Amino acid sequence: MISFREVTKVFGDGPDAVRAVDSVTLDIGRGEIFGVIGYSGAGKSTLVRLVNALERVSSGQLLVDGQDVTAMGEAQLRQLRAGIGMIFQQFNLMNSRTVAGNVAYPLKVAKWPKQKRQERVAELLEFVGIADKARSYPGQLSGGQKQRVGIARALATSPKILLADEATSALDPDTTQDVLTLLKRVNRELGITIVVITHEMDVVRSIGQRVAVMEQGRVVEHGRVYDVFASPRERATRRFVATTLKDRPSPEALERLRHRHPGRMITVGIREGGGKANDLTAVLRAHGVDGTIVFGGITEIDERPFGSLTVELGGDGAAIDALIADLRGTTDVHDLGTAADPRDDPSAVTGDAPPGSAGDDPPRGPADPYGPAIDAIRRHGGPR
Ligand SMILES: Nc1ncnc2c1ncn2[C@@H]1O[C@H](COP(=O)(O)OP(=O)(O)OP(=O)(O)O)[C@@H](O)[C@H]1O
Repeated sequence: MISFREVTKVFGDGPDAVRAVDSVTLDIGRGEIFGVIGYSGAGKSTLVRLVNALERVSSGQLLVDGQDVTAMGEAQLRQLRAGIGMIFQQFNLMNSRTVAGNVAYPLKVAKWPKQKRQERVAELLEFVGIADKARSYPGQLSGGQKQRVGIARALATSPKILLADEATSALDPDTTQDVLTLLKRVNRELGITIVVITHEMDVVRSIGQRVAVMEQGRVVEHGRVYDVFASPRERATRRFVATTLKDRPSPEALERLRHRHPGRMITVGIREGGGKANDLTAVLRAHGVDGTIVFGGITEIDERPFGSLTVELGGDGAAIDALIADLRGTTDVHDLGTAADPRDDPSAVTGDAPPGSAGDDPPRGPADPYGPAIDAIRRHGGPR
């Protein structure tokens, strides 16, 4: 449905030029929900604004529904935009119009006759679950209700694509889930391709089928959400994953755990098809090793199990080694050592990354493997 081919967008020129989108090549399939995640300034908004030509591509090629946007004139662009709905973080509703008036507005612009307009508005408000608010004004609505109006308005002219730019960032967690559930219905029941921009991995986890991670204008990693969670390649991605799952102890939490649990600790990944790890009790029993779960979390991503458990092991050293070797045959296992002989989890991350810091950090030494990340967070204060 959307195809970026080496797309670059530069703002300004000379030494002040900003490459907001830098050589992006990406395909977004028809009928999918695609997440674009990145910290503030990564270029996410610019990337989606290229899709409905609110910004024009500087170089490269952009195809939307098979049509070359880069070659379109004004008349064609107007037609393109009519087929693409957009919702925003701040809802962008007209406060002087009622809910019905807001939803009817794009239909009025498209010169629909009054009777048809009223029917369509009633149908849309019913679909988004706020039929009873038709005569209310935006000022009388909660954030979640306002975003439902935004969604109804975006759907009014039956677009093929819906662009959601931080659409849940101003909402509390429960309302966020309600709006994401509604977006899933929009996708499933109306077959609309949805591009969700966010700086929250939780949003991607809840909604996305595929995700692209952006950093400094570039797509640094993309793939199925489950795969990106299961084996994030880039440091920025690992940080995003860590912020949502919180299943692995941070270095500080690990320090506290070691005081409470001085024995050998391991962190075991729980994955779909993770074999023995998914029946940890049986493996422990088979090796004659005791296990106490001291940290962890298992959730579902894309309806598949995902997470990890940190376990303190007790028993014979050789039996413990054999158990670890056995588990390593089917999943990833991090040996955290004991309180007396500690080993760090090389893939653990602390907190969130500032924009542009991934990859810039010096190699992590054994003494303070998380130092650079912590310094960077202190310097920049993490995401907005
Ligand atoms: N109209 C513009 N003129 C000049 N620079 C711009 C313009 N729009 C965006 N930029 C710059 O392009 C870069 C990417 O911005 P963009 O808004 O796309 O990032 P983002 O990932 O969406 O961040 P945020 O979530 O904060 O909006 C930033 O450095 C920004 O300052």
